[in-house]
Formats: sequence, C-alpha cells, structure tokens
Amino acid sequence: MDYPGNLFVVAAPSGAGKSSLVKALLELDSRVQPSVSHTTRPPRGQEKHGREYFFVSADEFDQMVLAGAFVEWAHVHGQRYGTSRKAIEERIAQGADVILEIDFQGALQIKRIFANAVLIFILPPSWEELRSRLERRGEDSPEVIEVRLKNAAVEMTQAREFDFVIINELFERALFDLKAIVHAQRLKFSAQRRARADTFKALNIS
Ligand SMILES: Nc1ncnc2c1ncn2[C@@H]1O[C@H](COP(=O)(O)OP(=O)(O)OP(=O)(O)O)[C@@H](O)[C@H]1O
Ligand SMILES: Nc1nc2c(ncn2[C@@H]2O[C@H](COP(=O)(O)O)[C@@H](O)[C@H]2O)c(=O)[nH]1
Repeated sequence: MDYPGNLFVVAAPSGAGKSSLVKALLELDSRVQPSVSHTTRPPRGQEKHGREYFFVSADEFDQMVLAGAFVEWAHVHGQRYGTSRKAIEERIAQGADVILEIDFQGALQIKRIFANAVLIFILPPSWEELRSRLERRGEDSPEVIEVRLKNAAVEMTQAREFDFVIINELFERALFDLKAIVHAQRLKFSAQRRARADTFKALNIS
C-alpha cells in the first residue's frame, strides 16, 4: 500500500533503549506521531491507559483479533501486543509520519503489508550492558528480566532482516542516527513523489 505519510518501525530486545530513543525523537520532531498499541500485559509504574498502551483483557484482545482490528499482533514475553489499524492507517493516509515501537515479529508483518515501511533495529553494545540496563531500570522482577534476556538472543538474530541497525551505546549518537534515518526517508519520498508527478504530467496521465 502507498500512503503520503511515512511509517517507521523500531524494534529491539527489551532494555536496548528503543522507548527512550523514540521518546527523544518525538520531543524533537513534531511531524512524527507515536502509535499506541494494545496489550494484555498489566500496566507497570506510572503507565496510563491510552498513553503507553491500551491495556485490555485477554477476551477483549481476542475480540479485536476476530474483528480484524489489528494490522499486526504477536505473543511477546508471555503476553499479547498488537497495533490497531485505527492507530496508523488514517494518520499516514493524511500525510503524518507514524512510528511504531513493536517486536520483530510485528515489524516483519508490517513490512509485508506496508512495503515502504522503514524497519529499524536497535542493538545494545553488549550483553552485560543489556542486563545492567534492565536491572537499573528497576521495573521488572529478576524472573521477568531472565525471560527478556533469553528472548533477546532470538530477537537479535532478526536484526539482519531490518533496513537499518542502530547500536545504542552512546545515547546521543544513537539518537542522531535515528534522526538521520527519518530525514533521509522524507527526502527520498518527496523526491520520488516529485519525479512521479513530473512523469505523469509529461505522459499526460491524470
Ligand atoms: N545509551 C544508553 N546508555 C545508558 N542507558 C540507556 C541508554 N539508552 C537507554 N538507556 C536506559 O536503559 C533502560 C532501558 O531503556 P528503554 O526502557 O528505553 O528500553 P526498551 O528497549 O524500550 O525496553 P522495553 O522493550 O522493555 O520497553 C532505561 O533505564 C534507559 O534509561
Ligand atoms: N508485535 C508487537 N509488539 C509490541 C507492540 N507493542 C509493544 N510491543 C513489544 O513488546 C515488547 C515488550 O514491551 P513492554 O512494553 O512490555 O516492555 C517490546 O519488544 C515491544 O516493542 C505491538 O503493538 N505489537
């Protein structure tokens, strides 16, 4: 599908820093809008329904799946997470740039539907640093951290399937890379649209 807005998808193992990077990008770039996912996991810390996620029951999630409300959904760390059509289609159709923070399974589903989506994978600099970021964040129990680290080993093997890989060692450097990818995509798309409009005109295609 071709839309006037751009779709960016950021995936990473838990703790690599994708939420921090996306949050910093959103503060700097008002043209990028976040998509709020639905999840069956309970809220943690200060999370609010409708802000970080729409927190729904397993039954509500099932109903949305049956109704075809999700463009993608996946089982992640023992819970279910999904991106609703409503969260993205209308906005990119209106020309907004939308950014999704989802796992690799969802990212690969999105690429099959939106061929122009830009897939970005964030990697931590090392296993030690990944563990220490999860521990320092202090939001997950030791058991949950172990599950997330175990899953990270599988998730990282998918990095090659992505259009771009950013190593989040120095935060500012990684943010610079993310901003550069967003700007490059905008330039590429506007150049393509101009070339298409010029060719349509030259060929008298309305
Ligand atoms: N470059 C960095 N250097 C040091 N700490 C960082 C860096 N980037 C992020 N962090 C910290 O690491 C922790 C994990 O980051 P964050 O919550 O953004 O990860 P995440 O990939 O979104 O994880 P999850 O998928 O579990 O939500 C946070 O405490 C964050 O402040
Ligand atoms: N496939 C999808 N994955 C999603 C979605 N929203 C979030 N996620 C991913 O789940 C894990 C865990 O997130 P957490 O907030 O519980 O730490 C992480 O990798 C997210 O990117 C979604 O809509 N679809």
